[in-house]
Amino acid sequence: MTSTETTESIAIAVLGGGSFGTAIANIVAGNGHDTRQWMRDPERAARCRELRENQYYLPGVPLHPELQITSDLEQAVHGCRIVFVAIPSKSFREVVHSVAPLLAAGTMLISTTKGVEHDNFHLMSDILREETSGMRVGVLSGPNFAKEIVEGHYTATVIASEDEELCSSIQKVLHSETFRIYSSSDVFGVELAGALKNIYAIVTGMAAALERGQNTSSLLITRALAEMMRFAEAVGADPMTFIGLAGVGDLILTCSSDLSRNYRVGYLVGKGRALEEAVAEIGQVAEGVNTVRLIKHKADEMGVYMPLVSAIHAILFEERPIPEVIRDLMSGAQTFDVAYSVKVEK
Ligand SMILES: NC(=O)C1=CN([C@@H]2O[C@H](COP(=O)(O)OP(=O)(O)OC[C@H]3O[C@@H](n4cnc5c(N)ncnc54)[C@H](O)[C@@H]3O)[C@@H](O)[C@H]2O)C=CC1
Ligand SMILES: O=C(CO)COP(=O)(O)O
Repeated sequence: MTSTETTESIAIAVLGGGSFGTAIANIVAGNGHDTRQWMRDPERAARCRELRENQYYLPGVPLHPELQITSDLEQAVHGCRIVFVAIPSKSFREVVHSVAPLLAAGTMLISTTKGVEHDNFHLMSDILREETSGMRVGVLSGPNFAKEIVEGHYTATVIASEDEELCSSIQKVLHSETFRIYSSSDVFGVELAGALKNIYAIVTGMAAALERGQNTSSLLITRALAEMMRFAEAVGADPMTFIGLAGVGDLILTCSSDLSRNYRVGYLVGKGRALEEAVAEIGQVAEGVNTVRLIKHKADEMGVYMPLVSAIHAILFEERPIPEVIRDLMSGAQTFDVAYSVKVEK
């Protein structure tokens, strides 16, 4: 991957040895930056260094020759001005807590994680702010399958931060002939959109397993967007962010492809597998499973009407039979089409 602009080479760390961490690290290294990818397992790190391939998470994709891979956290972040954090939400706080004392003041910390923390409804940027001090914080989110990024498919994403200079730095280090980076100042909206869309990927994956047609997909994706915007408005995010790349862009992508792990979870459950079996079979993070629980709880608490969230929650966690849940959904109150306001559909 070649950068389309000349930038000075800077030291950048990517925390996370999974598919997205590897994709980001490869792009940044390809743009000529001194890039260190940190993965916690020393054996896996050694194997990636030897083979120049992350065989488990991105098989068949050559790692950039200059990409350094280490399991030593201090070595990874030493002298870095930018640190991307690509760690699943379940372990995000633990990793940020460990790295915090190793960071220089003013380091740009960028979350790429599309999830919500267990129990307390914190998003990843909240955790970055809580676990560190004196850092600059941003989030990266958009329609971005790791596999397609590394294969060089034309892709766009969003860097969100109130810090304009941070956005511009991240645009420079990631931009390439095939990767465009848009900016936003709505951190909450961009981050919330990335977390919410995973829920609906489970729903559409399940619809695919039940051999539902394109009409059904379109129905689900469109009403999912209405639900996401309604929830956004209720919790104080800007619903307009949801019609951008990080919202409807990522929703369409993840709800339309079995490259999505969340979609595959829904597909396997739709084919009759138990949820735990489906998650284990995929073997990579499917953030939507946890996010469904948290959003259902929050929506109930706040009185936000989210019929698709309630339906998928009933199937995954309340042992309600799928046909019964679908029947309830289809016979629910028929309301306005173009409306996301809480007041209209409640
Ligand atoms: N894979 C994709 O296409 C995209 C993923 N994302 C987001 O990126 C985040 C990370 O996802 P992936 O890289 O895809 O996940 P993954 O499942 O491919 O890899 C997760 C990585 O995190 C590591 N990990 C887990 N717990 C850890 C801990 N306690 N300490 C250190 N490392 C730990 C695992 O060993 C693994 O290397 C997720 O929130 C996902 O939603 C965002 C955009 C695209
Ligand atoms: O967020 C993604 C693409 O933008 C990846 O989706 P999954 O986590 O469902 O694979």
